[in-house]
Amino acid sequence: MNIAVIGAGAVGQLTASFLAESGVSVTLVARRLGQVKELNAKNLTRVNVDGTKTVQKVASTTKLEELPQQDLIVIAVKYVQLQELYEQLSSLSSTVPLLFMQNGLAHFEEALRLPQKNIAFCSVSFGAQMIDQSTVQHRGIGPCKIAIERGDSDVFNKLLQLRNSLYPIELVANAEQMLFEKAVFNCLINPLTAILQVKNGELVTNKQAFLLMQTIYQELTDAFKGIEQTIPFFKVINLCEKTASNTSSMLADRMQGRKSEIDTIVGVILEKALASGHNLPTLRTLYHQVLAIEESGERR
Ligand SMILES: NC(=O)C1=CN([C@@H]2O[C@H](COP(=O)(O)OP(=O)(O)OC[C@H]3O[C@@H](n4cnc5c(N)ncnc54)[C@H](OP(=O)(O)O)[C@@H]3O)[C@@H](O)[C@H]2O)C=CC1
Ligand SMILES: CC(C)(CO)C(=O)C(=O)O
Repeated sequence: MNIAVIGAGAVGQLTASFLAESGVSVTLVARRLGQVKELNAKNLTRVNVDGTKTVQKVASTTKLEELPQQDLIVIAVKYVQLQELYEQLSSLSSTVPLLFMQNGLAHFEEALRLPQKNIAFCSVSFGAQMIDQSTVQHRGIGPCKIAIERGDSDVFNKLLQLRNSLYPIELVANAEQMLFEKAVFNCLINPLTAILQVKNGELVTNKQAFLLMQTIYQELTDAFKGIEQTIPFFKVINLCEKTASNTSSMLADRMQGRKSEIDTIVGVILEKALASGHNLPTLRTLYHQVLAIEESGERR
């Protein structure tokens, strides 16, 4: 099977590494020639959760359009970076299946405007952090849930067969619901970690951070009736603990002075809550704090 992974960042490298380990012929599509050279020269190293290292040979290129037809294209760039990719994706064959790996909800409708017949979304609950251009650290094992929104399930069933206990893959039924539920987890973890500049685990061990997380949970469960059934608070604690040493993707954005995914994660959830008259004051405050940090241009 040939799979191209667009975006050689934390999630792209981790996914590429596990796919290559399962025998898939993987091409990582990066946008910087320097990174492609480094990946080709050094191969791709994964630092596992137990500290061991796994090195995989993957191909790397900047030229997506020059690749032969792939069995699957995985899109592992951030939401903000998707905007400049859509045009390129729309010029690819309409028969190539696409799998979107972004957190948040805003890309759902956008991706479905693409001409491809087979489109799926993914929600991942592992931790991943880039160490350098060709090394990724796996910081917490968690499921990779895939929901097919359009087209058939052939290629995704093949992915299920590749399952590795360190990178468990499962198929779920409803893409929008899956993305919504993941966005709720991210609302509880990402803005707090980014503002406080703490790793995920500290949201549980720091009493004040924990209190804030509980307050936001209360706001979310008041606004979205019944979500405490699918997302009981202990699952939020579990996710923080499993990814305790991870720098959340939003904190990673802050550390690198990049625009975060605050709008596609928190912004969309705030809008949905407001539609039923819920203002979520604590979460809204965090939303504006993250935007204020970005506007201040720190570290740029
Ligand atoms: N990291 C984590 O633990 C988790 C992340 N996620 C989600 O996964 C998604 C990806 O996040 P993450 O991997 O952390 O982000 P990263 O910033 O680490 O990776 C994104 C990568 O995409 C590359 N890129 C951007 N535009 C293009 C393009 N046009 N062509 C090729 N490559 C491109 C970037 O390159 P460059 O370096 O040149 O900018 C970067 O290497 C996000 O939606 C995030 O919220 C979900 C769960 C966990
Ligand atoms: C799973 C988690 C919380 C891992 O940090 C994540 O989704 C992120 O960082 O965006």
